[in-house]
Amino acid sequence: MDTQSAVVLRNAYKKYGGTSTWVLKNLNMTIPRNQIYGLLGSSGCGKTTLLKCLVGALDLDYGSIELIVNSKKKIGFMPQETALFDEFTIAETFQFYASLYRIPSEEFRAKIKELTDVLDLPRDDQICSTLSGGQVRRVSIAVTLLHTPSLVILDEPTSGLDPVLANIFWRYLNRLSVQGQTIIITTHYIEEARQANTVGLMRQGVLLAEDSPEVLISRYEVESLEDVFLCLCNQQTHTPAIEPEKKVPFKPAYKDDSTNYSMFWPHTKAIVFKNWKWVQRNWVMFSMLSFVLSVACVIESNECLKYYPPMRVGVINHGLHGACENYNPRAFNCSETQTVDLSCHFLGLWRTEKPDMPLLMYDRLDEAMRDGKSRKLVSIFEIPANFTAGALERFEQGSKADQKLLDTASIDIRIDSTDFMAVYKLEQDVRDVLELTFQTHLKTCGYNPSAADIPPMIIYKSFFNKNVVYKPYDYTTHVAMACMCGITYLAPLILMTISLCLEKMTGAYIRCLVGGVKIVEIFSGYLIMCVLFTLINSGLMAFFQFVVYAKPYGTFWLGYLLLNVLGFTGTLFGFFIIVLTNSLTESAGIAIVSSLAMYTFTGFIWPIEAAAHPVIQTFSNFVFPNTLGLRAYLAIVWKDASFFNQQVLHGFGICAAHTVLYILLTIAIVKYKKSM
Ligand SMILES: Nc1ncnc2c1ncn2[C@@H]1O[C@H](COP(=O)(O)OP(=O)(O)OP(=O)(O)O)[C@@H](O)[C@H]1O
Repeated sequence: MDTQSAVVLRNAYKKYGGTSTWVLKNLNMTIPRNQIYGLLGSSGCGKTTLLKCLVGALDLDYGSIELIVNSKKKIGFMPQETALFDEFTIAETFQFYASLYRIPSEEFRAKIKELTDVLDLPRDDQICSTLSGGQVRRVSIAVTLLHTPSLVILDEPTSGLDPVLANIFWRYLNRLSVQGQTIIITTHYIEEARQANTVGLMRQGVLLAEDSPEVLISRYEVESLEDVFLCLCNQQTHTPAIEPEKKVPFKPAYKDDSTNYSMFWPHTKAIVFKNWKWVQRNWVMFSMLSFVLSVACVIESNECLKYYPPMRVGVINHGLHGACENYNPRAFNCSETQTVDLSCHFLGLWRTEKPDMPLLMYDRLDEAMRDGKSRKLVSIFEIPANFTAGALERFEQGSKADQKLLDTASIDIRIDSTDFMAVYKLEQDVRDVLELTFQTHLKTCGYNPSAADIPPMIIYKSFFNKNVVYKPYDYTTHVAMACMCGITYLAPLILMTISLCLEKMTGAYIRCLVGGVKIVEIFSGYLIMCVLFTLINSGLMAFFQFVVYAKPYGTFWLGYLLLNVLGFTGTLFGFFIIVLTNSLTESAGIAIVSSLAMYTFTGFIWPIEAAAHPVIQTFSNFVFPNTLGLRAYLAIVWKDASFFNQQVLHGFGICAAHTVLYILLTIAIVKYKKSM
């Protein structure tokens, strides 16, 4: 690049991902140093796209860009949109960019004074969302010029400014160019551009002409720049090629920025500060979405569980009729098989191994069923009269045992099948205790205890007929807990999506990127906020659980840790959605659809998950990590530490897999779209 030029663009081609039309078509442009360059053209001709390529917010597909600057920090970019953070006051806005650009405080104060005078800025304690359109534009211009950039790029800065102010502004730009700043400006008011040193006239992605306004006017022998533009449009007979003629591989112009992470912490800190202001100014919505809902969930689930009946099991032992109430299973020896029924041993072991599920002895099945249906019992074990003899003979006969014998040696289990978790847990428990029963018998009698690893002798029946799917009582309990897991996952996701989407739409986000902030720094800023609030959230939930309800179950804290990790995964998912989509509608659509799917598959609508095909259950376990959070939470209710730990560990594993997956997908999409 020669010493007279500030920007040289050659053979530039650009089209947006997913579209087939070239927005920039073999565009060549030379912008002289220390001058004002006015870029003019009809709406949709590609001016904004060109400027975004110059500032590094978009990459060209082909072509080269040479710049007077080697870092984005030396650029001042004003996007067409308002590009301000609505929640900030004007003073906070300036403070934010001063910290991004690390402007010394003396210089900062002097510049603010200068800009306030030139642009007639409003009072600095006004919140940006309350400013008028013209005021927003003036603040936006001030932000662009705050750090005295070498290259100033302004996308329609004067629309919305009154003519007097616009005139003052142009004179100010002239002063800046004389002082050594190069200015590129687009405007729809073509005549206004006569104040520029050079103008470029663009149409359909190509540059039709580039010269000083006076030279162009005299060359075409017309009165105004508008007439020059009309002449050029009439002359443009050549329709640009559909496919690039010269495919020059594009190399990003800001090499210094891509490898430099020295500003990681200052940038991340500025993003955290900005996010904090967002929370502060939207505290009602924020508190409702995170803290209030979480605490409400803890209260609701505890209130429900307070009335949860103990998991009593009814027993009808046809052989012994409750004769072995005081039987001690630890004192079992082989000879007792002759005198003690094995069912007694089974029930004794049950009492010691499963103290949370007390046994109630019944003489008659109809009495037990009445209590079962009125929900006093979770299950009924019906043990046949000759259970011991049948079981022993079954060991003798092994695979030759006939059906009649198998029936004699089986315990009938009637169960409240409306509760998926209850069935699952009870099934496990009965298997465990039966296995233990036979193992102790075989071991003490000198046989191989592994012989007890035979299919369990259980026949399941249901309390209710098949039409009864759930009872509202269980449903409420499960929903309360599912809700708790869901919130920790969804709250950061929703907040992240809303906040980042708004920033993307207003252009504030792109201005940060041009200010040298990296995607990873924006992400870190969000993540820090998310972790902070999930910790506060978990702390509040823990306070209610441990202090108010005083139920510290063993490794319960692991469950809260998992909830935090779920929040982290939710944030990552939110970030991925933002990268993937182009508008708030799309982002909201994906967030809502994924949440609905999540709630359908993960037990929020509990019986649906229970009834789902195992493949769908496995799928939902992986796709929605909070399923596991929910299971872990349920395990607390069942006071089953091993099941709980297993679910929590599984949950951490799934969250880790999600983390890697979202990061990879985000990188892939950023690379594919060549932007965010
Ligand atoms: N994100 C995008 N995805 C797909 N197409 C886009 C995108 N942004 C812009 N375009 C298309 O690229 C073309 C050029 O748009 P651009 O915004 O650069 O025009 P412009 O000259 O700045 O228009 P205006 O003066 O009205 O702001 C338009 O046809 C527009 O529809």
